[in-house]
Amino acid sequence: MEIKELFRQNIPRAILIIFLFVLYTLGGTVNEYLFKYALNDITAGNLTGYVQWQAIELALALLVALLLPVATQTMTRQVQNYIHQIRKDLTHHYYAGGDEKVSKMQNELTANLKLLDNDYATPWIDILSAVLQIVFGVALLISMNWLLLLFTAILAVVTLLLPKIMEKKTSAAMKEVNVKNEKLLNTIEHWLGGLQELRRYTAYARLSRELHKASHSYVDANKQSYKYRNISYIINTFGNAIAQIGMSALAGFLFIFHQISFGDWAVAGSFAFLIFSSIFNMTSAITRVKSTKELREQTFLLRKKIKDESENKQPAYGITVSNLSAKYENGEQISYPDFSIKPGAKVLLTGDSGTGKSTLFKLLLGKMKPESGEIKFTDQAGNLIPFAEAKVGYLPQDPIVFPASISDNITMFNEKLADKVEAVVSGMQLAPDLAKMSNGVQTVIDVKNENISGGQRQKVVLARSAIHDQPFVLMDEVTSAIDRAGSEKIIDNLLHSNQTILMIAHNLSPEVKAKFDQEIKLTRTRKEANR
Ligand SMILES: Nc1ncnc2c1ncn2[C@@H]1O[C@H](COP(=O)(O)OP(=O)(O)OP(=O)(O)O)[C@@H](O)[C@H]1O
Repeated sequence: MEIKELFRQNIPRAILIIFLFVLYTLGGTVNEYLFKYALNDITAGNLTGYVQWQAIELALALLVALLLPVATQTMTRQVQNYIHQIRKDLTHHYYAGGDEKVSKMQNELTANLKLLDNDYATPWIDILSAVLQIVFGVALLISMNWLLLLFTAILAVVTLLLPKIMEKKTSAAMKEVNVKNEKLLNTIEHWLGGLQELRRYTAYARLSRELHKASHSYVDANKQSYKYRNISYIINTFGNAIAQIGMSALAGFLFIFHQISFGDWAVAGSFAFLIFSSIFNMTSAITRVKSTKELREQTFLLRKKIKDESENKQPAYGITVSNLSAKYENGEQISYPDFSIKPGAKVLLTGDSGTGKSTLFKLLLGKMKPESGEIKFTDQAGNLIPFAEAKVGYLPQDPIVFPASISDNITMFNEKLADKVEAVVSGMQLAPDLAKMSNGVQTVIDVKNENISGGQRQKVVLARSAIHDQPFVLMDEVTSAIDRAGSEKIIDNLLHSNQTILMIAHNLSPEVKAKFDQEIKLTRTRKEANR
């Protein structure tokens, strides 16, 4: 988030905001100044002049009062547009696979953006108003007496330097709040994700302890941050009060020695108040802006990483795996047999529980780094496809569906694919299920109340994969919740697709197994590739 970008978001509107704030501040300052004439008139016994000045001041005050909400509203629109843009970029970043942690994403899209709004974008308005107020105030002071201005300048330097005392500490404390918030969200994600299971085993005490621990350190970090902010506030207020009193005393001295009029003395005092409270507001706003430096840099980096993941269809890939092994942190090591799969081949991955089938998927998807060996994806002509660029599809045993129509869940909101829905629905044996639903393929999936069965979900996700025709797809027990006859028809259909498929499946009949081009069988002691 940068001020230039905030300005560029909508340039005419940004100019209008500045213009409105200039008018608002100018109106307020002039109003303050005009009071000098009213006072001089009343002390000279000129009642008509006094009333006239007061009427002008009233009109000006009303105008100024109208300007502020309009200016603030316009600024809010500008900031919200900008925040929306950042949110879009960040969502795209996470969507493109920059990071998959839900808690990190939640923190980035909620708490961090709120911080940027409150402590970066909004304080710029305080800075703008304060600068304008100082400029106008100084211009009017100089018209009264140059000593007033000199004194203001000296005190201004002092009050500007005061916030530096606490700057580093406030910034570090703010960063800590952010870290602790992410940890808290992380804990919530890990523990509440398994809420059903915790309920089942009445493990409330443990859940409560973990959440309490995480929220406690978040609260502590917040307390620390507020403590530094408050100390900073006290130092600034103290400096500000001394400056205002000093300024009033100087104006009194100049009045006694007939250097300025009574009216000047009275308004000099309120100008002193105006200028120093503006300096105070400006310095606190700058402290807030500066405290977001690291957060802004981090957000900037995330937004920069966005890759353009525009879909361009590719023909099926082949793969060659050699000397591959994986190792988990607990020391568990799995070695794989060397194997190659030709583009378009349909391959069965089998092996007892724990032999490393899911781990192999993690390696192929790039979710886990190999301990040794190579994975090479190749195109139809045998040319290497860089691992990071290979589009590997994955269908987990537990299908992921969205609260949208079955049709949208299949096309994944790509309207261009709508005319192919019928074909994949029939290929994946979903047509009889849809016939029983009153809205058919337009039935909206109720993710929470599960208005479609586990098997129907699997069929939806299979239809989704078929319609998108990915070049290389990993399938993990994708028909486990579908009856045998349905499963066999689906597998038959998959075997006729253009994709390269590597499928984990148990309990297939020898006839179905024989239809696959190849079988890779993993064993606990010796892992060998067949055919
Ligand atoms: N996150 C992990 N940390 C440590 N060890 C793991 C982890 N995940 C899997 N393992 C171990 O790696 C080995 C292979 O596990 P993997 O899940 O890949 O097997 P699998 O063949 O897919 O089993 P299943 O058919 O039961 O799903 C197992 O011994 C397992 O205990």
